[in-house]
Amino acid sequence: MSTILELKDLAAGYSGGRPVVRDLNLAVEQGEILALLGPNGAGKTTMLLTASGLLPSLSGSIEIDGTPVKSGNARAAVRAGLVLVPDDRALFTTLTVEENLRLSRQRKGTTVDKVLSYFPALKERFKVGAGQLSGGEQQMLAIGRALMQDPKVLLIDELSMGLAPVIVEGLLPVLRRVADDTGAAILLVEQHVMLALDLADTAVVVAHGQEVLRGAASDLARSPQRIEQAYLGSAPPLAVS
Ligand SMILES: Nc1ncnc2c1ncn2[C@@H]1O[C@H](COP(=O)(O)OP(=O)(O)OP(=O)(O)O)[C@@H](O)[C@H]1O
Repeated sequence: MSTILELKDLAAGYSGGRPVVRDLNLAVEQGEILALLGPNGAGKTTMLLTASGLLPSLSGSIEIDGTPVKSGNARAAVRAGLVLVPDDRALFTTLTVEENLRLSRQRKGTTVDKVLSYFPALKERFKVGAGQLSGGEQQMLAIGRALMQDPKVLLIDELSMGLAPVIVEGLLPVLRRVADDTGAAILLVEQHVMLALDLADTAVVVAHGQEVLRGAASDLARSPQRIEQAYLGSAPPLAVS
């Protein structure tokens, strides 16, 4: 397995303010799903924006599939194979499902049919405007649009935002199929901790912009009290293996 996304000593924040992410080191392998967890305001979205070049880093480095990517250069990140699904899903709400999918750049082989095989529910909604879809269908479409770009790295911010847990439970296994089929490295920010741990290979908890806990997701799922402590910022910054 090779490392597809590597963040080294990353510090990030907003102009004029103090860093909101500090000393962050993350490596995500081909086909790996890493859950990035942490309380509100911990810096998870800031980290995704920085990794995807939408926000310049304050220091540290970003590598995508071995290629160093200049901080703050979203085009370079996309060229290197990184695709972000933002928490607002960024759909063209006046266009149909089909148009949303076809408008997404297609570089090597992901076809609309392949996307529909991951999300068969979109077949029946193919000619419907994205703005008329349910929240779950919109999330399927947002992920589908990302897949049309053949991502090497897929960053997903708050997949479950506004969705009932039962819908989230249906969506998460698709990410495992995508990681297995395509080898994409997936970095998932998710508030449903146990659902995320159930899916992910590895999990990292951040609090106050710094890593406070890291381990195999299956191990952390058996230690909910450690997760709880980490959310409160009181866990020692030790790896759990
Ligand atoms: N555009 C911005 N300008 C200045 N500060 C910001 C901006 N966006 C976020 N922040 C601050 O950065 C910190 C981290 O926010 P961030 O959204 O990255 O956290 P998060 O872990 O994703 O939280 P949530 O789960 O609530 O989305 C917070 O203190 C927040 O107020």
